[in-house]
Amino acid sequence: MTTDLLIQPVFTDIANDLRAQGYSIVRTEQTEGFARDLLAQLHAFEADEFHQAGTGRQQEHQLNSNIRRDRIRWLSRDTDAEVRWLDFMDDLQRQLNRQLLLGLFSHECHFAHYRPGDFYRKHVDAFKGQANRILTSVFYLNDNWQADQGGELVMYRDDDPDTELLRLVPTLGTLVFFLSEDFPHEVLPATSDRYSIAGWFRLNSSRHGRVDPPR
Ligand SMILES: O=C(O)CCC(=O)C(=O)O
Ligand SMILES: [Fe+2]
Repeated sequence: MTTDLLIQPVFTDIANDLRAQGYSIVRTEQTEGFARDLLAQLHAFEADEFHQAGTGRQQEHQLNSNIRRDRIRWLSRDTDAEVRWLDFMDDLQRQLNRQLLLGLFSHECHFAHYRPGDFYRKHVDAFKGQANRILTSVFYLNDNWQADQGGELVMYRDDDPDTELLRLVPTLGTLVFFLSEDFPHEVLPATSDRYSIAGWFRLNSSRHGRVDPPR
């Protein structure tokens, strides 16, 4: 069921945060419910349906285990939990376009599994000028996560990439958004399995008959 007719207060909060500071962190009963369903779905997939993540897109796609170690599976509309999440993000996309005129065209996202010790070194999700990834979302699926388990997302300041801006514990139902070009970030190793969904809202950069698909 689409939530389009119902403008959710959380969408307005996210838009206001993005306008004011370029990032937003939210957690509500609703996002917790989504996270529980998505975690159950993730556990229902077979382990071999996840594959080693790479860096770069399409042809440039390389496995680089010095940079990132997570294993991923792209979301599809194959299960109810995924459909509900993708519909929610579509509704958010419409709302952000209305409120912030971002011109977001599509959203793609993947489950990610970081095993104990896995990490993702400091990086940005899009490079200025060539970016069609505009807005990053990360949604955490870890029930009862304790601060001493590690696995924090560390975000660095957009105006000073060497200075830490914040550390986010990957607790179930926590949802973070940030402008993809602006904020360097990294995933610290954890002592337990760490589950999340990382996603990107993109512009439509298909031009002159050349189709530029996601991923
Ligand atoms: O899982 C996270 O906290 C961030 C993941 C990330 O930076 C990415 O997949 O690009
Ligand atoms: Fe990232």
